[in-house]
Amino acid sequence: MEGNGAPPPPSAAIIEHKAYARIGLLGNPSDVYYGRTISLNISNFWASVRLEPSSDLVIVPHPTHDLVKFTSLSHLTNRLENEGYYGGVRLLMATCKIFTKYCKEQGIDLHNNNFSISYETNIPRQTGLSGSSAIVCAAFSCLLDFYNVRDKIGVEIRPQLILNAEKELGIVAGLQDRVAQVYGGLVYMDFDKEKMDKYGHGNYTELDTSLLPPLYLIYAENPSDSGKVHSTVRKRWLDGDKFIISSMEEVANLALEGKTALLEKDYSKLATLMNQNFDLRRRMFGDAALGGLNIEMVEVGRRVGAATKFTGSGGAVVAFCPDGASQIELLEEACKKSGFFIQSVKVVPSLLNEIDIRTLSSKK
Ligand SMILES: Nc1ncnc2c1ncn2[C@@H]1O[C@H](COP(=O)(O)OP(=O)(O)O)[C@@H](O)[C@H]1O
Ligand SMILES: O=C(O)[C@H]1O[C@H](OP(=O)(O)O)[C@H](O)[C@@H](O)[C@@H]1O
Ligand SMILES: [Mg+2]
Repeated sequence: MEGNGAPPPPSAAIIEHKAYARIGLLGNPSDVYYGRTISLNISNFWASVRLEPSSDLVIVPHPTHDLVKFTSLSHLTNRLENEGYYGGVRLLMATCKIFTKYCKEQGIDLHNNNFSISYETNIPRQTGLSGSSAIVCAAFSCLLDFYNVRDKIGVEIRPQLILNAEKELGIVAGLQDRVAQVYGGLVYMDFDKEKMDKYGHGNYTELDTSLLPPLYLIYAENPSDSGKVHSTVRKRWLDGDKFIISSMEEVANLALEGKTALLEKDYSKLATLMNQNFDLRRRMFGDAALGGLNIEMVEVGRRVGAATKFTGSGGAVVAFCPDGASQIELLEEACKKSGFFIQSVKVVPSLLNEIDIRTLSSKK
């Protein structure tokens, strides 16, 4: 096992990986409940992780995201109130632990050299753009290359391991973020329980990104803890709450219908499905859990006729303007007036390299 494992990489070079923000286009949050989603990876924002060989194993705190030095008590208190207690250090630590544990279980040898690992991110913090899993995903990629085991840990299982790192920290989250970030591009995901139990992963189908119409991202600086947002609904689902269970199934079906709509380029159908997706979320979670500002971001778009829904658990909204240029202009103006940021979505192409592709179960 460790100690007499594979040799370190010959160059012992610095390794750097990026993972991009993701948008849940349809079906989220049913990924947390054996449902289905369509998600895309976007290059508007990303996290990057850097791994450097070193004598000790060092998890480097980020100078601003893991702040421990303050100008005053009120600075400290404001910071905690706005951004919570945690930064990325715990994510890096959990990633290392989950990676090591999995390799041990699978009999994958790891060499004994140490490293320093640090991160950077420009993903607006805790805005439902998967900032947390981007850090984990990029760190995981660095570990795959540092230990030279990319060919031994299949692409399909990686999202689950990345999720396990957050589960380890008690963060309630689902697989859609991690699948989008591992695969890149646009992915249709089916988290059918039977398959999940049998194979340890869902069924992931890459879709042509050119099927997407122009999309817009609306967001605000308003961090919310996705784990907290999810916990009540999760508990109700586990307790067998019929309303939550059937609504979640309806949400999952939106992704199934959305796949056909995209393949047929039926964008008015896509708009209807996006709106239904948010309306179902609102009924399940309730306005208090979703937050007034988040709901207003959805409403701003709807007032100009755009289809709108959350990209994740709250903080950012994906918008589609079925009427084109004039409507986009109205949307931009309305966002500006309300103090929301708006950007046009840039889709990341597929991120799988040749080694990754060879690990897919369909290629074996
Ligand atoms: N930008 C960030 N910088 C540092 N740590 C972060 C950042 N975003 C999230 N985290 C860490 O991940 C945890 C979960 O964040 P989460 O609410 O899932 O955010 P997101 O919606 O961006 O994924 C946070 O409590 C924090 O520990
Ligand atoms: O509620 C959602 O749509 C998503 O919430 C989490 O993502 P986040 O970016 O942290 O808001 C969760 O990890 C996803 O699986 C959910 O679909
Ligand atoms: Mg998250």
